Amino acid sequence: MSESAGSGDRMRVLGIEGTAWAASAAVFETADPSTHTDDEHVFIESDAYQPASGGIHPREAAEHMGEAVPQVVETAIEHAEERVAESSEDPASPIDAVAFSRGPGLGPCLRIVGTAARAVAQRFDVPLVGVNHMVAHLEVGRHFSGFDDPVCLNASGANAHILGYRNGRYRVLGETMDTGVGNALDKFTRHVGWSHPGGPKVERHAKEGEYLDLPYVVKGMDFSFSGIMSAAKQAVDEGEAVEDVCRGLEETIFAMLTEVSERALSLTDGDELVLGGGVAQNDRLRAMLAEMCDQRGADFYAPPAKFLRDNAGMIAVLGAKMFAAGDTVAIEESRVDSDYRPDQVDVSWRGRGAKRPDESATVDDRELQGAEATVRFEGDRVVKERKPRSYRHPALDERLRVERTRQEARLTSEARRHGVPTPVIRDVDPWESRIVFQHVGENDLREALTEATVRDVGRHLARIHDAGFVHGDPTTRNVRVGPAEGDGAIQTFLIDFGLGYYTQDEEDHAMDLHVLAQSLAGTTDDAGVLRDVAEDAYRETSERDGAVIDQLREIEGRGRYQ
Ligand SMILES: C[C@@H](O)[C@H](NC(=O)OP(=O)(O)OC[C@H]1O[C@@H](n2cnc3c(N)ncnc32)[C@H](O)[C@@H]1O)C(=O)O
Ligand SMILES: Nc1ncnc2c1ncn2[C@@H]1O[C@H](COP(=O)(O)OP(=O)(O)OP(=O)(O)O)[C@@H](O)[C@H]1O
Ligand SMILES: [Fe+2]
Repeated sequence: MSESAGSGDRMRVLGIEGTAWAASAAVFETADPSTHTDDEHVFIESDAYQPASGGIHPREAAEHMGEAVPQVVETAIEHAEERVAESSEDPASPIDAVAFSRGPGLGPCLRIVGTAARAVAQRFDVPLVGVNHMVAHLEVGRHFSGFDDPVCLNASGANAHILGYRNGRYRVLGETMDTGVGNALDKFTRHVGWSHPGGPKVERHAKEGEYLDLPYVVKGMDFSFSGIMSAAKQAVDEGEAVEDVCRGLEETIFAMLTEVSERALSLTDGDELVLGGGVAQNDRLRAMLAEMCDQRGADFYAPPAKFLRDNAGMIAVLGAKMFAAGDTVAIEESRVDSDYRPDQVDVSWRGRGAKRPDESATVDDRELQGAEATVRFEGDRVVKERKPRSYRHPALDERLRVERTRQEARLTSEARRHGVPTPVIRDVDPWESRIVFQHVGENDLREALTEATVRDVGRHLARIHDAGFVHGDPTTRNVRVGPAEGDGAIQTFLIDFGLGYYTQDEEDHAMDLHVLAQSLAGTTDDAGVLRDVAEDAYRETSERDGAVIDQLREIEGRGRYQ
């Protein structure tokens, strides 16, 4: 077995993909897998499964993989052999390692990929590398962009999530609460009677359509598609033009993804965004993200289409990085994992991650750019304005800004009536999306994280939940900490109720606690202890603690959230 990473100067890694619909093999050849260079070389051979009717049938997909994977693999190996023949090298093997998609994906398809990969590794006596397909969707963008530490949005068929990297792991900052984004579009097009895949058809028809209002659901940095999908189907059934529904779907769903990306950039103080996944082939999605990044002074990168949809090129690129880091897997331990989550991967090929300056995107001392709004400090007053977001359709933009401003003013005052410290509201103008608040606290919670302050937050959330509403976005930046007027005792204030709403549903209440926990995990390494403190305080205060905490465990147990 080859000892060092690569024979001669250049390393050649074979990649194999086949998680669902794309039987694909690739060769990635490079002198240095850690950075993108002009003389690296990628060859991809793919054979797509196209269902005769309906969506992807797992058994048919596996039959396709059984035939197509060996063929694309042979083509890629021949290509590697030609590359060797054209060079002056004389390696023992045309490839130095075999990287394969280990998951997530359809079990029967993954098993075929795993079997093929093991066979090739044994045939050439080279190491095997087990790659997480979702991380590959994002690492390929990081590779080509040269970004050091981007926030990563994955918009693929079966998934939708926003990831950030910290301390050796990709962390899930936010994700879909139900289906993947491509699957949502595909289900809609199936309802309309169009063939799979539906995403490209939605894009084509949207170009002919007028914007139509549809439900928009963002909770913290999580989002949901079930409401909008039912509404879209119903709209078509009730006679709305399908082009208009497609346009409404694109404008609404992609605005949701863009908003959570902006929130993630803001929360992590990031200034780079990469996009991956099959839905990223959509021009409107890329344009919205590019515009949002441009406006906040962040850099945006999406790879070319052949690296966005499922392909083995991305598996080979990440496989090469892992191989160079010595991150290989023994054949007997190389079983596939259909639920392999991106946050389970021990990242061997990156350092600790950038240590970010712990400050917000400050325009100047007296103005601050939040995730959603611009906040101006004027003496003891704070003027918060939701400025138009030009990436959004103007009708959707106005609706969101007016609704959230009204709701924020209302819930901020209502929380105070229930004994939760919040800033006093001095003035509201929904049509200008402007609220003037009393200035409260000295720091955001993220700079004042102690057991005492986190305990307060647990109590405050219990109080507002008992009063019948949720905060909607209780992150460490939406809590202020500082001495109270009068006795000067430290108080914690909840601010930014713009995503709050009235609900008695335990799931919604539990989501507040979940958003808090996720935000703690994104802010500090001691998140576990602090989360427990918040939960205990919640339990002591709440009238319905049992049901809510049970629901929280249920949410966490769904596996996506760890
Ligand atoms: C686990 C793995 O098997 C899965 N792969 C996957 O979903 O294939 P991917 O190639 O990343 O994405 C396919 C999806 O991408 C959508 N799609 C393709 N072109 C599109 C377009 N122009 N606009 C919107 N959606 C598009 C398709 O409708 C389909 O739902 C995943 O990454 O989640
Ligand atoms: N009343 C206030 N008193 C003191 N500081 C405030 C007040 N309101 C807002 N801030 C500061 O401004 C920042 C941004 O405000 P806010 O969270 O309301 O805006 P946003 O754009 O909705 O931000 P995000 O969506 O990132 O939470 C807060 O994190 C806080 O530091
Ligand atoms: Fe994919």
